[in-house]
Amino acid sequence: MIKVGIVGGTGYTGVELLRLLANHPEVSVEVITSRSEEGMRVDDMYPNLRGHYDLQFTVPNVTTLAQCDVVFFATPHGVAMKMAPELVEQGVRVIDLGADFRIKDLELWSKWYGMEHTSPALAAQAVYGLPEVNRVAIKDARMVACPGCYPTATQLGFLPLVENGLIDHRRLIADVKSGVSGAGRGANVGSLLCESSESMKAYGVAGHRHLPEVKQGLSEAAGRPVGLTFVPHLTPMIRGIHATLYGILKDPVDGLQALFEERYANEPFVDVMPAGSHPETRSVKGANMCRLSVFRPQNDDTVVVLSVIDNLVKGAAGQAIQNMNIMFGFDETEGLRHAGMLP
Ligand SMILES: NC(=O)C1=CN([C@@H]2O[C@H](COP(=O)(O)OP(=O)(O)OC[C@H]3O[C@@H](n4cnc5c(N)ncnc54)[C@H](OP(=O)(O)O)[C@@H]3O)[C@@H](O)[C@H]2O)C=CC1
Ligand SMILES: CC(=O)N[C@@H](CCC(=O)OP(=O)(O)O)C(=O)O
Repeated sequence: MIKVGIVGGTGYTGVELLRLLANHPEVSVEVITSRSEEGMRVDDMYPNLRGHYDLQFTVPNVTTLAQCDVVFFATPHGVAMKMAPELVEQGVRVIDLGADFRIKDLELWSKWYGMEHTSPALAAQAVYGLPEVNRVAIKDARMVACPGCYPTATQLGFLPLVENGLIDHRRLIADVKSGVSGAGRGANVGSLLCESSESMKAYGVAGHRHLPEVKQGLSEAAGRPVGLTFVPHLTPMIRGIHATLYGILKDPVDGLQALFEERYANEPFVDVMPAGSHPETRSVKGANMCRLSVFRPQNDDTVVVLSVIDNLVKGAAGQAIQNMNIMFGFDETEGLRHAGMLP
Protein backbone atom coordinates (compact mmCIF):
# COMPACT_ATOMS: atom_id res chain seq x y z
CA MET A 1 0.00 0.00 0.00
CA ILE A 2 1.48 3.38 -0.97
CA LYS A 3 0.67 6.72 0.66
CA VAL A 4 -0.81 9.34 -1.65
CA GLY A 5 -1.09 13.11 -1.29
CA ILE A 6 -3.18 15.39 -3.49
CA VAL A 7 -2.56 19.14 -3.71
CA GLY A 8 -5.68 20.91 -4.99
CA GLY A 9 -8.37 18.58 -3.68
CA THR A 10 -11.37 20.85 -4.16
CA GLY A 11 -11.01 21.20 -7.94
CA TYR A 12 -12.52 19.02 -10.63
CA THR A 13 -9.41 16.96 -11.31
CA GLY A 14 -8.68 16.65 -7.58
CA VAL A 15 -12.10 15.20 -6.81
CA GLU A 16 -11.83 12.96 -9.88
CA LEU A 17 -8.56 11.59 -8.49
CA LEU A 18 -10.39 10.82 -5.24
CA ARG A 19 -13.30 9.13 -7.07
CA LEU A 20 -10.98 6.88 -9.08
CA LEU A 21 -8.54 6.14 -6.24
CA ALA A 22 -11.43 5.05 -3.99
CA ASN A 23 -11.41 1.74 -5.92
CA HIS A 24 -7.63 1.32 -6.09
CA PRO A 25 -6.46 -1.51 -3.81
CA GLU A 26 -2.80 -0.42 -3.67
CA VAL A 27 -3.15 3.15 -2.37
CA SER A 28 -4.22 5.04 0.69
CA VAL A 29 -4.93 8.77 0.29
CA GLU A 30 -3.38 10.37 3.36
CA VAL A 31 -3.25 14.09 2.55
CA ILE A 32 -5.63 16.25 0.54
CA THR A 33 -5.11 20.00 0.43
CA SER A 34 -7.17 23.10 0.01
CA ARG A 35 -6.32 26.60 1.16
CA SER A 36 -9.92 27.77 1.05
CA GLU A 37 -11.62 24.76 2.70
CA GLU A 38 -9.14 23.90 5.46
CA GLY A 39 -10.79 21.67 8.07
CA MET A 40 -13.77 20.65 5.92
CA ARG A 41 -14.38 16.93 5.43
CA VAL A 42 -14.01 15.94 1.78
CA ASP A 43 -17.34 14.10 1.85
CA ASP A 44 -19.09 17.22 3.17
CA MET A 45 -17.95 19.00 0.05
CA TYR A 46 -18.34 16.01 -2.29
CA PRO A 47 -21.12 13.71 -1.02
CA ASN A 48 -20.41 11.20 -3.81
CA LEU A 49 -17.36 10.28 -1.69
CA ARG A 50 -19.35 9.53 1.49
CA GLY A 51 -18.35 6.13 2.83
CA HIS A 52 -15.11 6.13 0.86
CA TYR A 53 -12.87 8.52 2.77
CA ASP A 54 -12.39 9.75 6.30
CA LEU A 55 -10.35 12.82 5.35
CA GLN A 56 -10.28 16.57 5.86
CA PHE A 57 -8.72 19.25 3.69
CA THR A 58 -5.50 20.70 5.07
CA VAL A 59 -3.44 23.60 3.79
CA PRO A 60 -0.57 22.56 1.49
CA ASN A 61 2.54 21.86 3.54
CA VAL A 62 5.72 20.29 2.21
CA THR A 63 6.60 18.58 5.51
CA THR A 64 3.24 16.77 5.62
CA LEU A 65 3.26 15.93 1.92
CA ALA A 66 6.80 14.55 2.22
CA GLN A 67 5.38 11.64 4.29
CA CYS A 68 3.72 10.38 1.09
CA ASP A 69 5.19 8.09 -1.55
CA VAL A 70 3.58 10.05 -4.36
CA VAL A 71 2.01 13.49 -4.57
CA PHE A 72 -0.40 14.57 -7.31
CA PHE A 73 -0.64 18.27 -8.12
CA ALA A 74 -4.16 19.07 -9.35
CA THR A 75 -3.44 22.78 -9.20
CA PRO A 76 -3.23 25.73 -11.59
CA HIS A 77 -0.02 26.34 -13.49
CA GLY A 78 2.82 27.73 -11.43
CA VAL A 79 2.05 25.82 -8.19
CA ALA A 80 3.81 22.48 -8.75
CA MET A 81 7.03 24.07 -9.98
CA LYS A 82 7.39 25.83 -6.61
CA MET A 83 6.68 22.83 -4.33
CA ALA A 84 7.77 19.80 -6.34
CA PRO A 85 11.58 20.25 -6.18
CA GLU A 86 11.65 19.97 -2.37
CA LEU A 87 9.38 16.91 -2.44
CA VAL A 88 11.46 15.16 -5.10
CA GLU A 89 14.62 15.92 -3.10
CA GLN A 90 13.02 14.11 -0.15
CA GLY A 91 12.32 11.03 -2.26
CA VAL A 92 8.66 11.68 -3.05
CA ARG A 93 7.55 10.94 -6.60
CA VAL A 94 5.49 13.72 -8.12
CA ILE A 95 2.78 13.67 -10.80
CA ASP A 96 1.67 17.08 -12.05
CA LEU A 97 -1.72 17.32 -13.77
CA GLY A 98 -0.93 20.93 -14.66
CA ALA A 99 1.42 22.26 -17.29
CA ASP A 100 4.54 23.27 -15.35
CA PHE A 101 6.72 20.41 -16.57
CA ARG A 102 5.21 19.59 -19.96
CA ILE A 103 7.26 21.80 -22.27
CA LYS A 104 10.99 21.21 -22.50
CA ASP A 105 11.89 24.61 -23.95
CA LEU A 106 11.41 26.81 -20.89
CA GLU A 107 11.57 30.06 -22.86
CA LEU A 108 8.70 28.79 -24.93
CA TRP A 109 6.92 27.73 -21.73
CA SER A 110 7.34 31.23 -20.25
CA LYS A 111 6.01 32.80 -23.41
CA TRP A 112 2.78 30.78 -23.33
CA TYR A 113 2.25 30.69 -19.55
CA GLY A 114 3.26 34.27 -18.83
CA MET A 115 5.64 33.52 -15.94
CA GLU A 116 9.26 32.58 -15.35
CA HIS A 117 9.93 28.91 -14.68
CA THR A 118 11.30 28.53 -11.15
CA SER A 119 12.59 24.94 -11.31
CA PRO A 120 14.52 24.40 -14.55
CA ALA A 121 16.60 21.55 -13.08
CA LEU A 122 13.52 19.47 -12.29
CA ALA A 123 11.92 20.42 -15.62
CA ALA A 124 14.94 18.92 -17.38
CA GLN A 125 14.40 15.59 -15.58
CA ALA A 126 10.61 15.51 -15.95
CA VAL A 127 9.04 12.84 -18.15
CA TYR A 128 6.03 13.66 -20.32
CA GLY A 129 3.34 11.30 -19.05
CA LEU A 130 1.74 9.97 -22.21
CA PRO A 131 2.09 6.22 -21.58
CA GLU A 132 1.40 5.30 -25.20
CA VAL A 133 4.69 7.04 -26.08
CA ASN A 134 6.81 7.17 -22.93
CA ARG A 135 5.94 4.08 -20.89
CA VAL A 136 9.56 3.01 -20.30
CA ALA A 137 10.75 6.44 -19.14
CA ILE A 138 7.67 6.92 -16.93
CA LYS A 139 8.52 3.78 -14.96
CA ASP A 140 11.64 5.29 -13.40
CA ALA A 141 10.58 8.94 -13.41
CA ARG A 142 10.66 10.98 -10.21
CA MET A 143 8.65 13.79 -11.83
CA VAL A 144 5.89 13.12 -14.38
CA ALA A 145 4.15 15.86 -16.34
CA CYS A 146 0.69 14.66 -17.38
CA PRO A 147 -0.36 15.89 -20.82
CA GLY A 148 -3.16 18.42 -21.16
CA CYS A 149 -6.62 17.18 -22.13
CA TYR A 150 -6.65 18.54 -25.69
CA PRO A 151 -3.06 17.35 -26.27
CA THR A 152 -3.96 13.81 -25.17
CA ALA A 153 -6.85 13.48 -27.64
CA THR A 154 -4.93 15.21 -30.43
CA GLN A 155 -1.65 13.34 -30.10
CA LEU A 156 -3.23 9.89 -29.77
CA GLY A 157 -5.20 10.57 -32.96
CA PHE A 158 -2.28 11.82 -35.03
CA LEU A 159 0.49 9.53 -33.73
CA PRO A 160 0.09 6.55 -36.09
CA LEU A 161 0.12 8.90 -39.08
CA VAL A 162 3.08 11.07 -38.11
CA GLU A 163 5.19 8.21 -36.73
CA ASN A 164 4.95 6.55 -40.14
CA GLY A 165 5.46 9.74 -42.15
CA LEU A 166 2.18 9.26 -44.02
CA ILE A 167 0.89 12.83 -43.91
CA ASP A 168 2.31 16.22 -44.80
CA HIS A 169 3.92 17.14 -41.47
CA ARG A 170 3.62 20.88 -42.22
CA ARG A 171 -0.16 20.93 -42.49
CA LEU A 172 -1.89 19.19 -39.58
CA ILE A 173 -5.28 20.53 -38.50
CA ALA A 174 -6.94 19.83 -35.15
CA ASP A 175 -10.52 20.97 -34.60
CA VAL A 176 -11.20 20.15 -30.95
CA LYS A 177 -14.23 20.57 -28.70
CA SER A 178 -14.26 20.48 -24.92
CA GLY A 179 -16.89 20.28 -22.21
CA VAL A 180 -16.93 23.14 -19.72
CA SER A 181 -15.34 21.17 -16.84
CA GLY A 182 -12.11 21.59 -18.84
CA ALA A 183 -11.96 25.14 -17.53
CA GLY A 184 -11.88 23.94 -13.91
CA ARG A 185 -14.15 24.65 -10.94
CA GLY A 186 -12.77 28.13 -10.47
CA ALA A 187 -13.58 29.03 -14.07
CA ASN A 188 -14.75 32.44 -15.18
CA VAL A 189 -18.21 33.63 -16.14
CA GLY A 190 -17.99 32.00 -19.60
CA SER A 191 -18.52 28.59 -18.02
CA LEU A 192 -21.80 29.50 -16.29
CA LEU A 193 -24.87 27.58 -17.49
CA CYS A 194 -26.47 30.71 -18.96
CA GLU A 195 -23.31 31.56 -20.86
CA SER A 196 -22.29 28.17 -22.20
CA SER A 197 -25.44 26.05 -22.69
CA GLU A 198 -27.40 26.05 -25.96
CA SER A 199 -24.42 27.57 -27.72
CA MET A 200 -20.97 26.71 -29.00
CA LYS A 201 -17.94 28.85 -29.67
CA ALA A 202 -14.34 28.62 -30.73
CA TYR A 203 -11.71 30.37 -28.66
CA GLY A 204 -7.94 30.78 -28.70
CA VAL A 205 -7.87 30.54 -32.49
CA ALA A 206 -4.90 32.90 -32.73
CA GLY A 207 -2.99 30.68 -30.31
CA HIS A 208 -3.81 28.40 -27.39
CA ARG A 209 -1.24 27.21 -24.82
CA HIS A 210 -1.78 23.60 -25.86
CA LEU A 211 -0.45 24.36 -29.35
CA PRO A 212 3.25 24.23 -28.35
CA GLU A 213 2.64 21.10 -26.27
CA VAL A 214 1.01 19.19 -29.13
CA LYS A 215 3.66 20.41 -31.57
CA GLN A 216 6.42 19.25 -29.22
CA GLY A 217 4.96 15.74 -28.96
CA LEU A 218 4.13 15.30 -32.62
CA SER A 219 7.46 16.77 -33.75
CA GLU A 220 9.26 14.17 -31.62
CA ALA A 221 7.10 11.46 -33.18
CA ALA A 222 7.67 12.77 -36.70
CA GLY A 223 11.39 13.32 -36.20
CA ARG A 224 11.06 16.90 -37.48
CA PRO A 225 9.07 20.04 -36.62
CA VAL A 226 5.41 19.75 -37.51
CA GLY A 227 3.06 22.57 -38.52
CA LEU A 228 -0.30 22.54 -36.75
CA THR A 229 -3.47 24.62 -36.84
CA PHE A 230 -5.21 24.02 -33.51
CA VAL A 231 -8.71 25.38 -32.88
CA PRO A 232 -10.37 24.65 -29.50
CA HIS A 233 -14.11 25.10 -28.90
CA LEU A 234 -16.27 25.26 -25.80
CA THR A 235 -19.29 22.94 -26.10
CA PRO A 236 -22.36 22.69 -23.89
CA MET A 237 -21.54 19.46 -22.08
CA ILE A 238 -19.93 18.89 -18.70
CA ARG A 239 -17.26 16.34 -19.63
CA GLY A 240 -15.68 15.23 -22.87
CA ILE A 241 -13.30 16.16 -25.65
CA HIS A 242 -14.02 15.46 -29.29
CA ALA A 243 -11.12 16.03 -31.67
CA THR A 244 -11.61 15.99 -35.43
CA LEU A 245 -8.13 15.78 -36.94
CA TYR A 246 -7.17 16.33 -40.55
CA GLY A 247 -3.99 15.38 -42.41
CA ILE A 248 -3.05 15.41 -46.08
CA LEU A 249 -1.74 12.04 -47.22
CA LYS A 250 1.55 12.23 -49.09
CA ASP A 251 0.59 9.21 -51.20
CA PRO A 252 -2.70 7.42 -51.54
CA VAL A 253 -2.50 4.56 -49.04
CA ASP A 254 -4.83 1.77 -48.07
CA GLY A 255 -4.73 0.05 -44.74
CA LEU A 256 -5.11 3.01 -42.39
CA GLN A 257 -7.55 1.02 -40.27
CA ALA A 258 -5.00 -1.80 -39.87
CA LEU A 259 -2.25 0.72 -39.13
CA PHE A 260 -4.26 2.23 -36.26
CA GLU A 261 -5.28 -1.18 -34.94
CA GLU A 262 -1.66 -2.38 -34.93
CA ARG A 263 -0.31 0.81 -33.32
CA TYR A 264 -2.69 0.49 -30.39
CA ALA A 265 -3.09 -3.29 -30.23
CA ASN A 266 -1.41 -3.53 -26.81
CA GLU A 267 -2.73 -0.30 -25.36
CA PRO A 268 -5.34 -0.90 -22.66
CA PHE A 269 -6.72 2.62 -22.88
CA VAL A 270 -6.91 3.27 -26.61
CA ASP A 271 -9.77 1.68 -28.51
CA VAL A 272 -9.64 1.77 -32.31
CA MET A 273 -13.25 1.41 -33.37
CA PRO A 274 -14.42 -0.65 -36.35
CA ALA A 275 -14.10 1.06 -39.74
CA GLY A 276 -16.84 3.59 -40.37
CA SER A 277 -17.59 4.22 -36.67
CA HIS A 278 -18.18 7.66 -35.19
CA PRO A 279 -17.06 7.65 -31.52
CA GLU A 280 -19.18 9.61 -29.06
CA THR A 281 -17.88 11.47 -26.03
CA ARG A 282 -20.55 9.81 -23.85
CA SER A 283 -18.99 6.41 -24.59
CA VAL A 284 -15.89 7.47 -22.62
CA LYS A 285 -17.61 9.55 -19.92
CA GLY A 286 -16.03 8.62 -16.59
CA ALA A 287 -13.70 6.08 -18.24
CA ASN A 288 -9.94 6.17 -18.80
CA MET A 289 -10.28 5.58 -22.51
CA CYS A 290 -9.51 7.22 -25.83
CA ARG A 291 -11.75 5.98 -28.66
CA LEU A 292 -10.49 6.57 -32.18
CA SER A 293 -11.69 6.05 -35.70
CA VAL A 294 -9.93 6.80 -38.97
CA PHE A 295 -11.44 7.72 -42.34
CA ARG A 296 -10.27 8.53 -45.83
CA PRO A 297 -13.46 10.18 -47.18
CA GLN A 298 -14.21 9.41 -50.82
CA ASN A 299 -10.73 7.80 -51.06
CA ASP A 300 -9.34 11.29 -51.47
CA ASP A 301 -6.00 12.52 -50.09
CA THR A 302 -7.37 13.83 -46.78
CA VAL A 303 -7.34 11.54 -43.76
CA VAL A 304 -9.76 12.32 -40.94
CA VAL A 305 -9.28 10.93 -37.44
CA LEU A 306 -11.94 11.20 -34.74
CA SER A 307 -10.67 11.01 -31.16
CA VAL A 308 -12.74 11.20 -27.98
CA ILE A 309 -11.76 11.22 -24.31
CA ASP A 310 -13.19 12.35 -20.99
CA ASN A 311 -11.10 15.45 -20.21
CA LEU A 312 -11.19 14.67 -16.49
CA VAL A 313 -10.18 11.01 -16.88
CA LYS A 314 -7.90 10.07 -19.82
CA GLY A 315 -7.36 13.86 -20.14
CA ALA A 316 -6.31 14.31 -16.49
CA ALA A 317 -6.95 12.20 -13.34
CA GLY A 318 -7.20 8.78 -15.02
CA GLN A 319 -4.04 9.31 -17.03
CA ALA A 320 -2.30 10.51 -13.85
CA ILE A 321 -3.30 7.24 -12.10
CA GLN A 322 -2.22 5.23 -15.15
CA ASN A 323 1.18 6.93 -14.78
CA MET A 324 1.26 6.16 -11.05
CA ASN A 325 0.50 2.50 -11.79
CA ILE A 326 3.43 2.37 -14.21
CA MET A 327 5.78 4.18 -11.80
CA PHE A 328 5.01 1.87 -8.87
CA GLY A 329 4.89 -1.38 -10.83
CA PHE A 330 1.15 -1.95 -10.33
CA ASP A 331 -1.01 -3.41 -13.07
CA GLU A 332 -1.39 -0.43 -15.42
CA THR A 333 -5.18 -0.82 -15.47
CA GLU A 334 -5.61 -0.99 -11.67
CA GLY A 335 -8.48 1.26 -10.54
CA LEU A 336 -9.21 2.21 -14.15
CA ARG A 337 -11.08 -0.75 -15.62
CA HIS A 338 -14.64 0.55 -15.48
CA ALA A 339 -16.67 1.31 -18.63
CA GLY A 340 -17.99 4.74 -19.55
CA MET A 341 -21.37 5.98 -18.30
CA LEU A 342 -23.78 5.74 -21.20
CA PRO A 343 -26.35 7.19 -21.66
N1 LIG B 1 -10.23 20.39 -15.88
C1 LIG B 1 -9.66 19.63 -16.81
O1 LIG B 1 -10.35 19.03 -17.65
C2 LIG B 1 -8.19 19.47 -16.85
C3 LIG B 1 -7.34 20.16 -16.01
N2 LIG B 1 -5.99 20.01 -16.08
C4 LIG B 1 -5.09 20.74 -15.23
O2 LIG B 1 -5.17 20.24 -13.91
C5 LIG B 1 -4.97 21.29 -12.96
C6 LIG B 1 -6.18 21.37 -12.06
O3 LIG B 1 -7.33 21.63 -12.86
P1 LIG B 1 -8.82 21.70 -12.27
O4 LIG B 1 -9.01 20.62 -11.29
O5 LIG B 1 -9.71 21.80 -13.42
O6 LIG B 1 -8.74 23.11 -11.51
P2 LIG B 1 -9.72 23.72 -10.44
O7 LIG B 1 -9.71 25.19 -10.66
O8 LIG B 1 -11.03 23.00 -10.51
O9 LIG B 1 -9.00 23.39 -9.03
C7 LIG B 1 -7.77 23.91 -8.68
C8 LIG B 1 -7.38 23.41 -7.28
O10 LIG B 1 -6.10 23.91 -6.95
C9 LIG B 1 -6.12 24.53 -5.65
N3 LIG B 1 -5.21 25.70 -5.73
C10 LIG B 1 -5.38 26.82 -6.46
N4 LIG B 1 -4.32 27.64 -6.33
C11 LIG B 1 -3.46 27.01 -5.48
C12 LIG B 1 -2.19 27.34 -4.93
N5 LIG B 1 -1.58 28.50 -5.25
N6 LIG B 1 -1.59 26.48 -4.11
C13 LIG B 1 -2.18 25.30 -3.79
N7 LIG B 1 -3.40 24.93 -4.27
C14 LIG B 1 -4.03 25.76 -5.09
C15 LIG B 1 -7.58 24.89 -5.45
O11 LIG B 1 -7.94 24.83 -4.07
P3 LIG B 1 -7.66 26.00 -3.02
O12 LIG B 1 -7.72 27.29 -3.79
O13 LIG B 1 -8.75 25.87 -1.99
O14 LIG B 1 -6.32 25.71 -2.43
C16 LIG B 1 -8.32 23.79 -6.18
O15 LIG B 1 -8.49 22.66 -5.31
C17 LIG B 1 -4.76 22.56 -13.78
O16 LIG B 1 -3.39 22.79 -13.98
C18 LIG B 1 -5.43 22.23 -15.08
O17 LIG B 1 -4.91 23.00 -16.10
C19 LIG B 1 -5.45 19.12 -16.96
C20 LIG B 1 -6.22 18.41 -17.84
C21 LIG B 1 -7.67 18.55 -17.84
C1 LIG C 1 -12.64 24.25 -21.82
C2 LIG C 1 -11.37 24.90 -21.33
O1 LIG C 1 -11.36 26.04 -20.90
N1 LIG C 1 -10.26 24.17 -21.38
C3 LIG C 1 -8.99 24.64 -20.92
C4 LIG C 1 -7.93 23.62 -21.17
C5 LIG C 1 -8.08 22.45 -20.32
C6 LIG C 1 -6.97 22.26 -19.34
O2 LIG C 1 -7.20 22.23 -18.17
O3 LIG C 1 -5.75 22.22 -19.83
P1 LIG C 1 -4.41 22.37 -18.98
O4 LIG C 1 -4.22 21.12 -18.27
O5 LIG C 1 -3.31 22.66 -19.90
O6 LIG C 1 -4.64 23.54 -18.09
C7 LIG C 1 -8.52 25.88 -21.68
O7 LIG C 1 -8.75 26.00 -22.86
O8 LIG C 1 -7.79 26.64 -21.06
